[in-house]
Amino acid sequence: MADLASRITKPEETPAEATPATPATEAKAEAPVDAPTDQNNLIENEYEVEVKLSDLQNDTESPLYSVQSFEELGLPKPINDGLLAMNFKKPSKIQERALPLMLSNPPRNMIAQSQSGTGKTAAFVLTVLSRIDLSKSRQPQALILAPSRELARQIQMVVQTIGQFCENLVVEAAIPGSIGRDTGVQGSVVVGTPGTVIDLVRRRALNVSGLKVLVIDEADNMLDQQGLGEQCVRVKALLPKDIQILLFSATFPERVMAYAERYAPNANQMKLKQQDLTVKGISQMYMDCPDQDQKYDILCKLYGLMTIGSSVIFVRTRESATEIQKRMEADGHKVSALHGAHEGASRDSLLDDFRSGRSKVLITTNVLARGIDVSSVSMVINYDIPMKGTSNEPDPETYLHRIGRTGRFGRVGVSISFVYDGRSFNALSQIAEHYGIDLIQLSPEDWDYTEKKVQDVIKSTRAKADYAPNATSG
Ligand SMILES: Nc1ncnc2c1ncn2[C@@H]1O[C@H](COP(=O)(O)OP(=O)(O)OP(=O)(O)O)[C@@H](O)[C@H]1O
Repeated sequence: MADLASRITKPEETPAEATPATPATEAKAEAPVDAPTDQNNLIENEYEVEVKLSDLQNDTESPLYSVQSFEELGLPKPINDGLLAMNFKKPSKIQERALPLMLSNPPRNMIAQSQSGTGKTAAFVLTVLSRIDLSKSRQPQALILAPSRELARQIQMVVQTIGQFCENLVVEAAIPGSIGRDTGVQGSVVVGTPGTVIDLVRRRALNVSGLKVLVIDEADNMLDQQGLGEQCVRVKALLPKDIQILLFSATFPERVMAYAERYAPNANQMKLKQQDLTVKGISQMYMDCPDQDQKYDILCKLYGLMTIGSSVIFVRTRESATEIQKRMEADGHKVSALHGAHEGASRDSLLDDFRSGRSKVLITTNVLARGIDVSSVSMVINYDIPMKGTSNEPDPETYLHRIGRTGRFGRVGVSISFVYDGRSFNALSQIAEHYGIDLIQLSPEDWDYTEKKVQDVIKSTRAKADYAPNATSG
C-alpha cells in the first residue's frame, strides 16, 4: 500500500513557486483568483511576471494548446459568431483534435478524454450544432445525457449560448419536472438525465426517430454498471441504430473503457496517459487533522483565516452536508448546502446563487462532483475522502472530478483533503499513488504556514488569462 508520507512535500521543501510544472503557470500575480481579466491589457500589480491564456494555448504541453483558430476548423458562421460572443479565441487541444474527427462523414463514434475544465462541453456542443438541421427546429435531432440535473441545465445553457446566432435553435432540458404532462419535447437539441429521457420516450413525449447524435457526458460514470449504466443501455436501445455516439469524460478507468468501446463501436479515441490526468494549475494539499472531532473546527478556522473566492466543500452524506451547514451558519459563516434530498427547484436556485456569487461556499455531496463549471471556485475541500460506496476502497476518479471544480481552463486553484485516521490517510495515499502526485502537507498546528501556503500558491501560480465570461452562469 502506498504511504502518503512518500507522496507529501514537506513544508520547508516547498517553495511557493514549486507546484506548477509548466512555465505558463509560474507567473506571480496579486489579483484575486476570480477577478476579471483582460486579454489585451496585462493586469497591473506589484509582480512583474504575467501569463495570459494565449501563452497557455501556445504551450505544447498544455491541454489548452492548439495550432489552429476556430475559423480554420471550418465551422458554420453563426456558430463562429457564438464562439466570438463568448470570447473563445482559440480552441483547446480536445476541441481542435476531436472536432474534425467528430464532424467527418460518414459520422463515426468518438470516445474522448481530456482533463477537467479543458472545454469538452464546447467540443461536443459544436458537433451537435453543426449536425442539426435548423429548418426542423421542433424535431429532436441531438440528445445529450448527463448524470445530474445541474449538469444537464448547465449544458443546455452552453448550447444556447454558443448557438445564440443559430436561427430557430430550440434547446430543451429533459430533467425531472421540465416537460409538462401534455407538451412533448419540442427542441432540436435535448439535454437530459437518462431516467427522465426513458420516461419521456415511453410516454411518447419525446420522438427519437430523427435523432442523429447521442452525446454522453461524464461517460465513465454514466456507463458504469454500478451506477447509471443500465439506464444508458436502455436509452440506446430506444434510439435509431445508426446514431452517432460521442462519449466524453476526464476519466475512463479501464473497467469502463472496455464497456465504452462496446457501447460506441468503432469509435475514434482520444485518451490521456495516467500521468497527464491531473490539472497542473490545481495545487493539491492535505490537512492532517488529529481526529475526526477536530475536523469541523479546523474547517471553520480555515474559513476564518482565508479570504478565498468561491469554494466547494465535498462531504460523503447528505446528513453531514446539512449538519456542517447548520454548524457553520451558527458560527456566523454564510454557506449553502446542495444535495439530492432537496427538490429540483430549490437545487436550481441554490446553484444559481453560487454561480452568481450570492453565496460563496457550497457544501455538497458527489452529486456535484462532476462537470459543474463555476470559474470563480478557487478552493475545493475534500472534507471526506471519496470512497467507492461504503467500502474501504478509495475512489480516485471522484477525487479528480471533485478537485477539478477549481482550476478551470487555465485558472489556478487549491484543493485540501482532510485526513484524520489510518483509513482516510491510506485512502488519500492510494489516490496520490494512483496519479503519481505529490501532496503538500498542511498542519492545524501551524496556521501561519497554512494561510501563507494557500495564499502564496494562489498568487504565485495564478495564470493571467483572457478568460471568456462564464457562459454558464445564471
Ligand atoms: N476555447 C475556449 N476558450 C476559452 N474558454 C473556453 C474555451 N473552451 C471552453 N472554455 C471555458 O472553459 C471552461 C471549462 O469548460 P468545460 O466546462 O467544457 O470543461 P470540461 O472539460 O467539460 O470539464 P469537466 O471535465 O470538469 O466537465 C468553461 O467555463 C468554458 O466556457
